[in-house]
Amino acid sequence: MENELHSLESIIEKNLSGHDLEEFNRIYYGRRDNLPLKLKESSFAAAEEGNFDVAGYAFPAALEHTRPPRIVRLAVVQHSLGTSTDKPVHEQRQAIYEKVKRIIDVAGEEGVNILCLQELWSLPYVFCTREKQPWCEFAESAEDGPSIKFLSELAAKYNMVIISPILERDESHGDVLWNTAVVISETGAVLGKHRKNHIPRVGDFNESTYYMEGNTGHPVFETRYGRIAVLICFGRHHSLNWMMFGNNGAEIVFNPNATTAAEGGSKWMWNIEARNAAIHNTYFTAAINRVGYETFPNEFTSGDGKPAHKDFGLCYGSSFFCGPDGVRCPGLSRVRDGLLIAEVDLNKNRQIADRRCYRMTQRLDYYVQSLSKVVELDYKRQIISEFEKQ
Ligand SMILES: NC(=O)NCCC(=O)O
Repeated sequence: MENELHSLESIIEKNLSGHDLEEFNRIYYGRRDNLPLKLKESSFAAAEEGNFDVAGYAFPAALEHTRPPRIVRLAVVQHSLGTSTDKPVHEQRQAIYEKVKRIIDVAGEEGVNILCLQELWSLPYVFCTREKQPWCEFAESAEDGPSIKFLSELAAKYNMVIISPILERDESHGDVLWNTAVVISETGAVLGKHRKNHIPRVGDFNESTYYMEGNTGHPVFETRYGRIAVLICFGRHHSLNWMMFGNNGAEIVFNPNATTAAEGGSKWMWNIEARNAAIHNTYFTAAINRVGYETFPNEFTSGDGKPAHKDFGLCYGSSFFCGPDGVRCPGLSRVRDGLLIAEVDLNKNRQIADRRCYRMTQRLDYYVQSLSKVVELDYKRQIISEFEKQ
């Protein structure tokens, strides 16, 4: 990892200052000042001891006459594995829990209201291998599996809604597996779950060997702190997927990922997709990525001509928040564990919707008509050509 770039932000900090830095911030992030939050000294001390980064930024809104501000503290966590993948399943899981607990404790002390973990946080990204044993043993109940029990306690302790993206085993329906995000309310009770809508079939992202596309639609969870949704990883390439969570009233969409810079991954798309979605749908988004290298005991291939290998490549972290106006904060590191906090005023969503009118000017009825034709077997594309009669 020594040769890996720490973050895009580290290049900027090293090379820009004063007016140039302000101009960069204004043009790239959307504002001159990133509005860093003043976090507690104890948080930085805990982060140093736990070997992770901690940062926070504010996303304020204008004061309104008729509604009080709706200030909510959000957080995302990116973390590497706790130990090597040749250890017994329960040992690997326990090592991850220990890492994550340290990070959530800091979030709790900072008064975070809603926290989201990375995709499949409680296990290695085993899906590249296509092996079933022992990896399927990481699967667990979305009601009372070990990860849910572990997080429920922390949720209740800190009055924090926690989103837990896990490998689910559905014991009521033939023990099948799903890629699922469980929403745990601040009471510690499970509020509900959402199963990943779009499953990757590219590069080493061999998830389709394990589970199918989800069957839970586009649920929005009404929590004490705001209406939230979870759009899991690969579904971020599908703009209608983002749109449906907005149609169902999401104020914040969390997007937990496991992605690398390799074929099928997303390095150059990363900074765009969750940001674009925030703009199109006038809501807050949080992009969260796994971080670190993950290697496996046996070599694997993925039918892409690459030599057999044991490593999945670098999951490059870089988690970030974006507001409904497209203004984003600096991201976390590409190589280190981290906790990123955003203090947002949810009133911003309606203020931007009123100003920009993207919701009002969308033509859903028009697209519904067109799309209903597109899916017909005898559909003829609307191409006007001087060469060929349609
Ligand atoms: N986990 C997952 O869906 N990864 C897909 C890779 C990507 O599209 O970023």
